[in-house]
Amino acid sequence: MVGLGTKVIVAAIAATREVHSWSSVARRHPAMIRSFAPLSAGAGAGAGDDDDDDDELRRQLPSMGLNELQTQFRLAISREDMDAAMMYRDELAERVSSGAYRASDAADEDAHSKRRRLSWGGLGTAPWLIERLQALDYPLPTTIQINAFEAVNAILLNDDDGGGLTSSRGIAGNAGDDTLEERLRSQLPQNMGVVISGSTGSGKTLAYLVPTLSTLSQTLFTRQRIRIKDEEDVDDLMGDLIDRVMVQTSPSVRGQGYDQVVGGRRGGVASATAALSSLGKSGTDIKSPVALIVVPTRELGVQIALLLFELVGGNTKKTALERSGRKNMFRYKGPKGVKIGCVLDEQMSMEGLKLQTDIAITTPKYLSKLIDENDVDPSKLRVVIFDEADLGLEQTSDENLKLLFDNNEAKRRMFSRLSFLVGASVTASLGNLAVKAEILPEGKSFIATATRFAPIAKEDEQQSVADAKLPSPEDSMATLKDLRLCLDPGLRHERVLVSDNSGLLCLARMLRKELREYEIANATLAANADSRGDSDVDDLMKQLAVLREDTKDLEEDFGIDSVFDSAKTNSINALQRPRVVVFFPDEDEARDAIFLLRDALWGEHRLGVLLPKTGENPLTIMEAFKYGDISVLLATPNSIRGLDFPALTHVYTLFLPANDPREYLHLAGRVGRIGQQGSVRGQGGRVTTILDRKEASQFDRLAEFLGFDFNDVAPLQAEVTNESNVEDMRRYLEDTITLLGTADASRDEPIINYSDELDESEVTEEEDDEEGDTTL
Ligand SMILES: Nc1ncnc2c1ncn2[C@@H]1O[C@H](COP(=O)(O)OP(=O)(O)OP(=O)(O)O)[C@@H](O)[C@H]1O
Repeated sequence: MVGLGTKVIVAAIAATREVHSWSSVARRHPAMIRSFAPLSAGAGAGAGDDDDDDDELRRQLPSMGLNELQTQFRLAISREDMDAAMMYRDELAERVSSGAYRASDAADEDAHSKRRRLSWGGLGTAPWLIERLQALDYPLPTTIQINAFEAVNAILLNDDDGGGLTSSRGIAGNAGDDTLEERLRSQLPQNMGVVISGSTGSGKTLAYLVPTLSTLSQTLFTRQRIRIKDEEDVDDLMGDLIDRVMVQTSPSVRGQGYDQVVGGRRGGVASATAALSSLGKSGTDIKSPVALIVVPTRELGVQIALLLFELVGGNTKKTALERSGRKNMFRYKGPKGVKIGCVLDEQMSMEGLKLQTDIAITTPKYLSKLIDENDVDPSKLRVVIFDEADLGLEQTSDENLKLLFDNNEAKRRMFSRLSFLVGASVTASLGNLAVKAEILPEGKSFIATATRFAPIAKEDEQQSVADAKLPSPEDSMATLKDLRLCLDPGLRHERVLVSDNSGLLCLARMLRKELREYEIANATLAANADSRGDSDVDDLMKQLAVLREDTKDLEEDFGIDSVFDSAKTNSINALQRPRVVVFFPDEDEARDAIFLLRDALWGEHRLGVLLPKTGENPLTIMEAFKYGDISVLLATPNSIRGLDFPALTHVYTLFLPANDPREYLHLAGRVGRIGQQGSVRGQGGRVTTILDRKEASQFDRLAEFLGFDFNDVAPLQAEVTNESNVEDMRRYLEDTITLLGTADASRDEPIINYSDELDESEVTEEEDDEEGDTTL
């Protein structure tokens, strides 16, 4: 165990993306290095075992999707496994940003500026937000977050000298110490657009929220300062989570506002005048929101509101313990009293947006009402985001889009407007938007994916770019035709063909087997731990304490304390109980299955339903599932777009999503997400489709269209044998009687519409085959 400390520090440095090399740390901390022996092979394992593990991992790496790689990288850091962390890092470095846009003089870009772009700070994130992200355990940006931020930076560094984006001065690293907002201030008012296109679960939400908050940072401080005059007694009230978001406030502004306004920059004092940026030319008008997020469903809106709420200092944790430490609101240095307003259902719509909302979240359905009633003034919006943009834009009328985006003489905006169109299934159809010139203006728009970012070619250049069969790693331009349906290649797809409506029975057996396997594995793990004793853990904790003391200055230099914290809190070796979502074609079928499945699972899995019209409020169910009170969730695909369930291990579907292949992509995309530990290493998240035999060919077609491989898995046979006891027999008979033939036999075979718009050239597994030289 002596080598563990060394592992910790090296892994921590890996996390800071080689800000300093290992040898330079050794030079600076000779005493510390001496106090730890070289890396050991780990408890109870010989060096040979380690080598085998490494070889096995090396073999698996190429088959892993980007999401899984990033999850495993973070896990390796937190379990102090330096060797694995380095391997994941190198593999990521090969894949990320390989085709990144390079400004014309970027050849001179030095190694230092290349590295800068790989941390929140180097990208230009507002300093208070960097601290907050670390406190919330997002210490490093994911690849799509890097590229989205880079895209915004590249637009802001555009000279606008007629030479277009390719003549810009460089990427973030060349921009000196300017904050994003300062760069914006130095520009004339302009429209800018970024399309963020990446697989489900790749971190697209923060990919737009972080640049948005960084861009609006000083504006939010200014609004806070003005608000202090008519102080509102708002606080970080505990109580019902959802209610709190609707009450829409981050911590109280009382007594802290002015300090926050003038202390807006790390290492310096931003002047009060500076706070009135061109982007933040809100004057004294703090009535209208400055940012608007449009989402297709209420549930997604709430999820985003909760994340935003945390980013601006709010707490969504239930117990005082969870709320303590770095997440504590008193350690939060960002703008206080930021108001997030949601209008996501009839009730909220009747109440309208609360006065002085800063950031509004709504669905297309309530957009025109918000604008008509002056709750949202489009001319005051500096940032507009469409999350799940393909669906959101389909649901928004041209008229409303025009209201939102038109920048005509009468109401010309005095400040820059940044628009984000985000999703795993945004496609070239964006080109048909009536307001494309405002959302994605020529020469000021980028596409950002998990592996690259590039300016969108101007209309007259599009054909030649397309003819050149781009993208390739060297690309400097992109077109909307490059947009793909992004299915994460790390997912493991399975098909189970059943007959005679035995789908539910098959599902119950698979769920029970999964639970049994988990229990056996867990018992084995516990037995092994017992035989070893827990001295390993004690040792680790002692060494971490010593190491932490020794490396205080490193922490300050590199901001690595989050790595230590997660090392302490993450019990990586604990096995995770299976947690699954089961998809049904519609609410009726899901409702019919509730009681049957509940009985069939013998009370061993707790069941919940996320159905708009059935049972408890979907928001309450979502919360219960997130906190692990429920382990099987029944849902329909239309309610699930964009929802993020931590620790999900498996998705089942009892039908083929009819009409639209995008539905399968989103349904499958609930697993294999960054941060989910449920996937088996090298095999990604698991998606099992249980289908009637006669639908087999439909599935073949879908797999071909979306470009994924799958395994056929035989349905499980009865779990009873001659040796089974009477109780098992009884259960078997009960199952067979109750679960057989319950599905709707009259259900039509699905007819999937592979429309022209979604032709096969638009489908891709994440562009993870590109090469590059970026160090992560
Ligand atoms: N920088 C980060 N570090 C660690 N985890 C992250 C980071 N960014 C995002 N995540 C985690 O990754 C998961 C997926 O993020 P998110 O929900 O934003 O994905 P998405 O790309 O929007 O997916 P979808 O297309 O399904 O909406 C979340 O659980 C989130 O907490």
